[in-house]
Formats: sequence, C-alpha cells, structure tokens
Amino acid sequence: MLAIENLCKSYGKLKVLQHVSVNFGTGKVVSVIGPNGTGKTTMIKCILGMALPDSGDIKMSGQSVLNQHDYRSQIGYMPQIGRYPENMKIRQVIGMVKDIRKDIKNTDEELVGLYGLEQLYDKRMGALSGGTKQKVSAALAFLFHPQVLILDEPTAGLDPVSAEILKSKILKEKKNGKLILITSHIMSEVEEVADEVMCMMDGKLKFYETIAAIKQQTHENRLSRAIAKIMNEEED
Ligand SMILES: Nc1ncnc2c1ncn2[C@@H]1O[C@H](COP(=O)(O)OP(=O)(O)OP(=O)(O)O)[C@@H](O)[C@H]1O
Repeated sequence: MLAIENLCKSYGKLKVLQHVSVNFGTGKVVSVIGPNGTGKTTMIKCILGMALPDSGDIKMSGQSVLNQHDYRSQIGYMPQIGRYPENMKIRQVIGMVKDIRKDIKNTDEELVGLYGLEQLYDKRMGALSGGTKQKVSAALAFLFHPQVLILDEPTAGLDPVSAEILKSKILKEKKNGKLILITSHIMSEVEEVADEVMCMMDGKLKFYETIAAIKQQTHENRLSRAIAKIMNEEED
C-alpha cells in the first residue's frame, strides 16, 4: 500500500534519515516510535510531500509520490500541533476544507458528532483550548474517508474520554481496511491500538515487527519492557 524505499534526508550536515526502507500494508495500525529527534516527523513530512527527500522513493499503490500531489487526497493527517487561522470559527474551518474537497459528498462526520463540535461551531480557533483544537484536527483527518491516516501523537492533550473516542475510531477504520500510522511515545497506548511497531533510531530503521513478535522475542508481556530490553541489548 505505502512503501518507503532507501529514503535519505539531511538538513545541512545532519543526516536525519539514512536509507530507511519499509513496506506498510492495509488494514493495519503501525506505531512509529523512537527517541526524540530520530527522524519520525521528517519521514512523515516526506510521505506528505512537506519535505523532499535527498534520495530514495515513496510509493503509494506502486506509484512514486515524489513531486506528485493528487495522492495527498488519499491521506488524512493529524499534526502534533494543528495551526489554524485564529479568527476563523470551527464552522468556517470545516466548511473551507469541505469546499476544497467538493469531490467527496459523503463525509465522515462521526468525530464531529462524538466530540460535540457542532455545539462549538461558532467559537473562533484562537479561543479554543489545546485539546479542543486537537479534536478539530482529528475530525478533519477522518473527514474524507482517506485510505491512509497519519496521526502524529494524536492523544497528547486529549482528556481520557476523548482519547478513548479517538482510539475506538482508529480501530474501527483499521477494520475498514485503512492503513493508520501513529507516532507515540506512550507505550501502553501503542500496545492498545497498534499491530506493528516501526522503531527508528538515529535516522535509521532499528526494527519493524508485530507487537506479538516483539513480546515473544524478548519474553516480556509488557511492550514498554520489551522495547527497553531490545534497546539495552543493542547498547551492550
Ligand atoms: N526543517 C529543519 N531544519 C533543520 N533541522 C531539522 C528540521 N526539521 C527537523 N530537523 C532536525 O532533524 C532531526 C529529526 O527531527 P524529527 O522532528 O524528524 O524527529 P522526531 O523523531 O520526530 O522527534 P520527536 O520525537 O521529538 O518528535 C532533529 O535533530 C531536528 O532538529
């Protein structure tokens, strides 16, 4: 579905991505993990066309996406921190995005409903709490039934009930055959929603395994311990 081939990206002398290759299938939740500054967001930016790799390729359904833009309509993106025009009301932001995607008549408004965003429609984006802004970002990411969802630390800032709503939505869309990539530092959360873990370290792919395989290999029941064990073994 989504393949990354030998991806390299540097910012000046800093090699942020070094020959990263990975193949993501459909109907899966993949958690992208790794220490701060290891290139997770940069990889996501390359997938989204927000950063151009120095070399390598990114393919969606076998076609290179580099220097293309139509493929973006197949991706729903929830950024770590959504930035919106401060003066626009929630109603206007959602309306504007729908206007750009007039091709999709049947939108997915489930999160708009579950988060009660209609009741807040006349609030300005600049006046929203961080968590409410996150809810708008989540609702927008799922709005057009994208085949691929990229969620960057999606539950950071959400209250527990709202986080559960999002996790249920993620699992529902996985059942609908979507590919969902999630970056997260919260291992208990990764364990709850993900099937596979892609671990990055110093700009390189450290491992890409199912959660079951990671636990089996390390003889650990808790993912956080299993990951710590792998990292410590690598250091020894
Ligand atoms: N536009 C840029 N210009 C220069 N350096 C950058 C730029 N974007 C990212 N970097 C650097 O690239 C490295 C990887 O950053 P990136 O944001 O991809 O890491 P990350 O794994 O997503 O980290 P985190 O877990 O903290 O979100 C960091 O050292 C960062 O400072």
